[in-house]
Amino acid sequence: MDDDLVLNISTDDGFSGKGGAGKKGGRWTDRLKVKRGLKRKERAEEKPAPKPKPKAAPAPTPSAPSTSEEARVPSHRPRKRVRLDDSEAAPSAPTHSKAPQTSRTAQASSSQAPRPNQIISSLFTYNPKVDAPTQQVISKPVAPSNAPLDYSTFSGLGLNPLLVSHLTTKMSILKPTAIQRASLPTMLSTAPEKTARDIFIQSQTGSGKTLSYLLPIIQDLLPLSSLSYIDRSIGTLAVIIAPTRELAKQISDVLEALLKMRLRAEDDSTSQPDTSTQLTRWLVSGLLVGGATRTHEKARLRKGVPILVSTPGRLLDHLQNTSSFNVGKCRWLVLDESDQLMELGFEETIKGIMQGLDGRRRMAKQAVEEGTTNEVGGWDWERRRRTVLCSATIREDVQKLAGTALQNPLMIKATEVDKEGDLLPKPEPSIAAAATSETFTPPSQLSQKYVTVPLKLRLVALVALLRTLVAQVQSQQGAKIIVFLSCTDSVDFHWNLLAGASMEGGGDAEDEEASGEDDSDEEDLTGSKAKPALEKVESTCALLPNVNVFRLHGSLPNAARLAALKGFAGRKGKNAPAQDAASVLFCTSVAARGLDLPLVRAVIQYDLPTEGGVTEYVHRVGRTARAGKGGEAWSFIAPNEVDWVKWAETKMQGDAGNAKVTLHGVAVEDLLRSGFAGRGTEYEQRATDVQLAFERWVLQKKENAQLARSGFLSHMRAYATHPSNEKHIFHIRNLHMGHLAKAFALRDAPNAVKVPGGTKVHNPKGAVKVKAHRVSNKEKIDGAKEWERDHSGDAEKRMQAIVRAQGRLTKKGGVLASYSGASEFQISGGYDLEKLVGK
Ligand SMILES: Nc1ncnc2c1ncn2[C@@H]1O[C@H](COP(=O)(O)OP(=O)(O)OP(=O)(O)O)[C@@H](O)[C@H]1O
Repeated sequence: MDDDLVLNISTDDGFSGKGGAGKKGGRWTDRLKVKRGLKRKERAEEKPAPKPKPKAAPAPTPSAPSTSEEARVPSHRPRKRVRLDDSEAAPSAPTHSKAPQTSRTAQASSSQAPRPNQIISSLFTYNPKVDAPTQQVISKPVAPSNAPLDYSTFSGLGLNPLLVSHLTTKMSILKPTAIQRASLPTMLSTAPEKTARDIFIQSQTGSGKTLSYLLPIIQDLLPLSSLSYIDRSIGTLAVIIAPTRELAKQISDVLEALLKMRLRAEDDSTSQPDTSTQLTRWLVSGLLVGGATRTHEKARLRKGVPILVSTPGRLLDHLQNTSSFNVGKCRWLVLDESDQLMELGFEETIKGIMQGLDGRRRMAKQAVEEGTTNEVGGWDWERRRRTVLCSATIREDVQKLAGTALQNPLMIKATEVDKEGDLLPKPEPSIAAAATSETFTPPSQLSQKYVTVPLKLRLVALVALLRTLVAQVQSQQGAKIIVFLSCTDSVDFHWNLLAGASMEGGGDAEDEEASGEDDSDEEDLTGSKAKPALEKVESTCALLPNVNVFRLHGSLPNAARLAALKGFAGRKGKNAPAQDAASVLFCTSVAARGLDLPLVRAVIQYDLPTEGGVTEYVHRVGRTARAGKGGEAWSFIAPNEVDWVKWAETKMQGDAGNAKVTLHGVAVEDLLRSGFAGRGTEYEQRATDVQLAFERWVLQKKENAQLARSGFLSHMRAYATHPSNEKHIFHIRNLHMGHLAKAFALRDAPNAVKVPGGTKVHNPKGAVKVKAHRVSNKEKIDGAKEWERDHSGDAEKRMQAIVRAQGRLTKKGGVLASYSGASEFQISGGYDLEKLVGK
């Protein structure tokens, strides 16, 4: 049985290509030779061999047969651990206090116990040496840098009392943050010299930039309701552009929450006419993102959407093609998350939008002047449209956008007026001057940690960290953890793996309905029902009791992406065992910017960003520690990536005068011990058992193996895209493919896997030759479709181009060469997952 598990890799797993040794069937025969040699040795000695110590590498066995496999193992590497008897091989039942020991488990244990002499690999041997972290975690209380200020009030900044009251009573927002305090006086002012200025708002993540522009827009539009002719047919008066659908939706949600404000003071006597009905009828918001049908969007635009939130492409589309889009009187244009807008290549689109808005304005004005419109007069056509650009950074490309989009801009930074009572006019910093002094740092109260994890241990270390964090946050209702991974395939693999692990016997999770389907009652812009999501996004994991696990990436259908966010952000999911359960989100960098997900207590960068360097790191960690709250950021680094820590610290610190930014090291052993518990080194056995359960899951079904392989390969491609100035830290050459395979619960690095659609990844050096999986025509078609769907994005194309361009790593035609010491990763079958899980 175990041999089946060990040896059946070739039967249907799709690995193909030539063995690394270059000999036909090398690894199968090698393994047999090793077994036979050991049996001979046993017979000769007629006594059991000494029990190997778990951590120490066994001394080379003189009588061990010399095989081609051995020849491939570098001489400095210790030999593989050999299992010699059942009692030793069978991992003891975890003594974790919560771990259930069922009869099924016991059966599974006995049936899956390894046979004598079976070669196994240990997670805890053959790992590169990792120096103990020098930095001790010292939790010194630090004053939060993005918190509301005690010494300021919204009223004092000139905010309308109705808005102040709504913020206080309905949104629990009592005091302004530093950036709100800096921006509101200028943006709320109706003085012509102020309204004529465009604005550049820059401040840390989670500092409240959204309210900094939404509040002035609402306050500016509110008085229009006193004009008798105003209703929503006036058209769109404010446009807010966000780079992604998720962000646009989030801004739209905040806007809707604000527009629910009472429009009459509570103590107002009832003798007044009820203006609230009037105002709510016309001052509404709308969301334009791809996904909903254009016809519905057009109908809604025709009705009138006074404040519109949109993604750039869709907005330009309507500006060019929807004649009923009445946007000629637009007074506000906001470009939120400008750095991401530029990164995603929206510069030309934004130029097109600005030209489109100008064109519509000219036409509308002309129509009024010529009397060819039904609109009544009285509109202040002299007032120019004001553009607000928001960004957490002032990088060069953002400055470029500011140069194109803003006229005579006023630069507003949180740090300019962060002292008590200091609201006096200050010399205005220019954008360029602000850029030179800028360092993009995470909020000061954020605790930043890193752990150096040998590749083989990555998966179990992740589980251990999640278990630790979940245990910590479970006392806080609805606490959340975000895990960033390098690519879509890796997200899918990890999410499915953890979901699969919740089934008895390590099988797949039951096919419960996707939480995305719950989204069917969600209204799109048109008010029609959203279509059911095509993909599941929510699950549970037996290794993480009482936790909902979500996934999010750009290849999911729109409804599924929104459902994932909605579920993760706090809506009670179908699978939720309890209200306000903790949640974990596996995602790509799509969730790095701007997303404001309440109660995110920790961000784990399981894969550090391949794009955007430290800036992206800061954006990602900025999903926690928002608006003065606490949070933890964890980074996983491989032993060959240790230089990243100093590099990142230096970049974040910027000028020598800035406060020191420190990442605190945590030993991987401590992490595993805390996640798997037990006495002494018992955590090693538990971690191994978890790893075995994951590997069984991969072997269990062709689809699982495919997920693991795709995850591995896409991760490799993503890793290869680290820019050249990071290659001294992140170079694919330094990755041990066989060890990395373990992190995808694979027993070997995928070997010469052909990906439908073109890209082919060559056999890792030294990899085992396995029987090629014959791909049926149907599989080819399905695979090609899937590939097209998942990899049609620019990033993927760029990855492929980069991989091709890397001469060192390529053979012919864009083939990625990789390396493996795969032969040491054959492990015995394991035990029922239930036994491993602490409940
Ligand atoms: N004055 C305030 N007091 C308390 N909470 C606030 C205040 N202003 C904003 N918040 C809250 O802070 C969180 C972060 O706000 P917001 O998303 O606007 O930050 P941001 O600066 O845009 O961050 P990012 O750069 O990451 O996009 C939100 O949950 C918001 O409700």
